[in-house]
Amino acid sequence: MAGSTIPVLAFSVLVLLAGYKFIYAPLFQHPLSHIPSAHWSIPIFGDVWITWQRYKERNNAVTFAAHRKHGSVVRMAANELAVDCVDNGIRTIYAGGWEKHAWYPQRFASYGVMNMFSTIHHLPHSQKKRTIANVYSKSYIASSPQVAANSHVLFSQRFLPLLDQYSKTGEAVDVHDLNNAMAMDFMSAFQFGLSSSTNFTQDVAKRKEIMHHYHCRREFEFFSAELPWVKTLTKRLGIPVVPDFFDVANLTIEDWNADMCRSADDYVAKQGSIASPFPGDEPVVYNQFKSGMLKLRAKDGAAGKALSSEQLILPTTRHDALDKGGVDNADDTTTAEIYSDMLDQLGAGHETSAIALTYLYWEMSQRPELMKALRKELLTLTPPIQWPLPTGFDLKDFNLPNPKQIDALPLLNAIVMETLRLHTPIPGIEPRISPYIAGGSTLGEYSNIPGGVRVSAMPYTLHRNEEVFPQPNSFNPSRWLPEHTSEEQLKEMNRWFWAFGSGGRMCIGSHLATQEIKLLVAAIYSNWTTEVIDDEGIEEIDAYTTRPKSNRLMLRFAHV
Ligand code: HEM
Repeated sequence: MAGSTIPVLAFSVLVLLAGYKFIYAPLFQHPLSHIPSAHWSIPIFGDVWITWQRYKERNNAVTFAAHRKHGSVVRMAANELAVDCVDNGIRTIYAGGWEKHAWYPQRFASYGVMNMFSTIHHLPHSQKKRTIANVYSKSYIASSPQVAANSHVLFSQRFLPLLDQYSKTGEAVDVHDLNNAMAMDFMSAFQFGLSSSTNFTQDVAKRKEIMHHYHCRREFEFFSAELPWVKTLTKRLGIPVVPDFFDVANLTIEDWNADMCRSADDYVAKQGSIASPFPGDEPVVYNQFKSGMLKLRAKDGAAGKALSSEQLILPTTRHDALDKGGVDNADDTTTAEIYSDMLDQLGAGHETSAIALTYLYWEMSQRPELMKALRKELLTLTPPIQWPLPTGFDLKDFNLPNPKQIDALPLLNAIVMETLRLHTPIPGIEPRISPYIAGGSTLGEYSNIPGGVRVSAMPYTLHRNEEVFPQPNSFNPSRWLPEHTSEEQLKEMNRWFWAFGSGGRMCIGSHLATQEIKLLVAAIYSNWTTEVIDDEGIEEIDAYTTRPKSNRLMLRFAHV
């Protein structure tokens, strides 16, 4: 009898222990168990539910629904929270300098190293950011002779003649493709100088080639960001979940960007011998970052170097001797880091602006009265942006208005703000890690949040708060105008507006993007109206960076 009791007893104890460890403790003793879960399975099954949602590209929708059901702080996985408030929310996390999650380097590193955007830790990030921040400041960009010279060439020789040609033929144009091209030309000209930059507006074959590589990676980025070990393991086992073309695309894009960096180096090397250099050829960003990094490293070889305390799997590896002078080697990653930052800024800088422009044109095209009102405002610019040039005018007589003047136009500003609110190019999660501090942190109404928790806020949810933005799903630029909205309410709207993030990791390119977007919109609606020809698939994909599902929008331009 005793012989059969002992195993039964042992089994019962095991069951009780397992029940305690796998059910009771996760349900009642986990440090996040006091926070409502987005799904019943989270306390017991941890990350399974949200990982599946992310794989199926439903993250933004399920997080939004969870906030509506449970409030401003919701548990999304075993050790992950979503936050949807300003006080005890984005101000604590982002203005408070909580460090980035490994999600960033896993997805956004390149050349086998981390760049400023994907660096996790505060110190190396801020050392790098300080080397370059001044060339992205609002005053620098608005008064930069380089930007002015390039804007002149880009608008008068590429963008406006092409749009004029489209309006004359009356053909339907894929403006999303065109926006990517124009934004890439604008961005790369600022980074590398016009002579070393892209000409995607006119060189359609090169545009298609690079954009193909750029976009074909998208559906597999989930694995790099969320489950990088699955990518590595399945590759080793010979059953890769991420196809080889993903790596080929990464390599192609890295090589293409490296060529522009080298071309900027060549320009600088021969600059002294050019009799009258064109101001637009100055590689402003590349020069500033390279010289800043070399100075930093000369003082301290470890300065600005991303520390990797975690076991990180980066999406790409170093693939050749990047620097012709041989500076880059296994110990000195400086060249790889410079190239990586250039590539990151090229990607961040063109895609986001293009998305914003696409949705702005789409919304405008459905509102003839708004196009008319905007044009009336734009005609007050001195000089107005008139294309084609009036008879008797020569290209050298073409001048764009001062960017400060364009920036001050209230209706244009309201339209851009509303587009960035409703169609935020980066609507998704911006994951950070809670700090290890005595007593834990407080988010929303919950205190004692321990260190090491993955925490994210999302523009998608913040921008849909009905109390701050009544009828949040309507495109209503008037809400940003002082004659429609009280000063107090406008202040509140600006506190919740989060298209560019906030704090030390806030977008470095926000002023460049705003100047570029406003200039393009001003140039277009001064001269043309737009009409939707085909907007099938215009709905935004549910992702970190969004875009139309169809990746296109067909419009027709008509001269006014
Ligand atoms: C409408 C256009 C843009 C939008 C909506 C946008 C949005 C954002 C957001 C939300 C972040 C924070 C992301 C996070 O922490 O996960 C960010 C960061 C960043 N953005 Fe932008 N961006 C835009 C244009 C640009 C441009 C033109 C550049 C060109 C340099 C740029 C470069 C960067 C960089 C380098 C960071 C990382 C900053 C850091 O870690 O300190 N962005 N952007």
